[in-house]
Amino acid sequence: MRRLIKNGQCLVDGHLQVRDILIADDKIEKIGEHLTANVPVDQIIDAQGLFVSPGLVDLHVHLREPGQTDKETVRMGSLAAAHGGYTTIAAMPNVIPAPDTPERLKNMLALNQRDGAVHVVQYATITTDRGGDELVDMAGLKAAGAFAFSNDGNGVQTAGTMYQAMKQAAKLKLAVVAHAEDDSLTYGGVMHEGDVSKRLGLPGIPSVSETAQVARDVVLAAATGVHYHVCHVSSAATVQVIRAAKAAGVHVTCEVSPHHLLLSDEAINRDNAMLKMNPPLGSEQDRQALIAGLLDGTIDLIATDHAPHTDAEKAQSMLKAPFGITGSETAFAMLYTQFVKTGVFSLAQLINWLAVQPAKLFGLNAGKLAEGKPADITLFDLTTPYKIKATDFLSKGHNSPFIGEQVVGKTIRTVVSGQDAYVNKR
Ligand SMILES: NC(=O)N[C@@H](CC(=O)O)C(=O)O
Ligand SMILES: [Zn+2]
Repeated sequence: MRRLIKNGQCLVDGHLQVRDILIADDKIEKIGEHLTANVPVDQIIDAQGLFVSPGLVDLHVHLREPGQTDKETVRMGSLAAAHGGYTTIAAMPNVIPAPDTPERLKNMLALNQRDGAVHVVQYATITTDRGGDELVDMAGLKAAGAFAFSNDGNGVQTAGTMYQAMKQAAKLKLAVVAHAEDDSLTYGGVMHEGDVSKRLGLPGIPSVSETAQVARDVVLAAATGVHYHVCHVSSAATVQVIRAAKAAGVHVTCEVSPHHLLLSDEAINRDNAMLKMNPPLGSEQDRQALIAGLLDGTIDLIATDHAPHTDAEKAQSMLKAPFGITGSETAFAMLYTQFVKTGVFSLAQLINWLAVQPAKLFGLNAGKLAEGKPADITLFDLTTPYKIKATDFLSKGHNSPFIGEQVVGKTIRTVVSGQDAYVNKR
């Protein structure tokens, strides 16, 4: 099967230039100007006026299967990713049962393979059932196909457990991917502790709950030599700890989520669970530090933390609703509109953080448009405005604070291994 994507705008040395891309089966065969295939093509895709991007790579999604299919499924979560322009996603292990044994992991890999509309790689847990201090069989899980180790949803509470996990993971050359949260510093809070939480009378989460654990972990990472990756960094102080650790030569990388870049706690003007996530939205000063951290290279990449929940759960008060918002279907358009259109980021920087870096830092064969590479390609319309609507989401979750936003950056087509995973029917 040969397909030719004609006249699209590709990033070449950081600038948009017209290129044609010839796909043969699941690979990119050729990229060039005015390509005319010397063998017949099965389909010509007109990409005139569209941005042709490497398929985006999301290192942090929650697919909820097995165990919570009322919130999301592998099928719908991966279709949502395709709708957002993602062609590779990494699924977090806070499912029921958690992938904490090689057998459970293998079952999940089979499910991801069967139902995934995009490439789905799978995190295994660090400890049994993502809690306590009993380490999983890391070697067995690596052999079974684990992408990396994470207890996401919870921090690893004991330094000794994290230290042993890092030693093992370093030997196996797999990353430890940390949700950093010290439970003794969260005080049952539901939003960032600061002026806004005080004004609203809602219990606050001090941001030291994140920073203290990252500070502990960079010391352990230095001692073990592991690749330590910090999930959803949310505070200025955490950025500073990571900046210092990088300067000291520690193998630490980190991600920031779109919502922490786009919103601060000042957006919370009432009890609204659509703005409840973990870690919580920080202060405006935190938000500015996250943007600066990306721009100076302290923060390596952007990952959505797509965390679907049911409408009923998120209709509750912030005191009761679960933490988490969806992100796969809004990330590119929101970030493009808020940061690239306004000149804060260049398009090349945004694609670097959404595709190139996540693939590169985790050794995925993705994130790049080049001859011989997998045909994982996304076509975006960067000019036609549209409104984000819950009825357009393919995710089972509608818990997005960005519903109603007027944006540009609509996904027109997402190609995974040469096949359409999403096509906009405009
Ligand atoms: N981020 C969230 O608020 N929630 C995530 C867990 C997580 O990523 O920590 C979830 O699974 O719902
Ligand atoms: Zn998390």
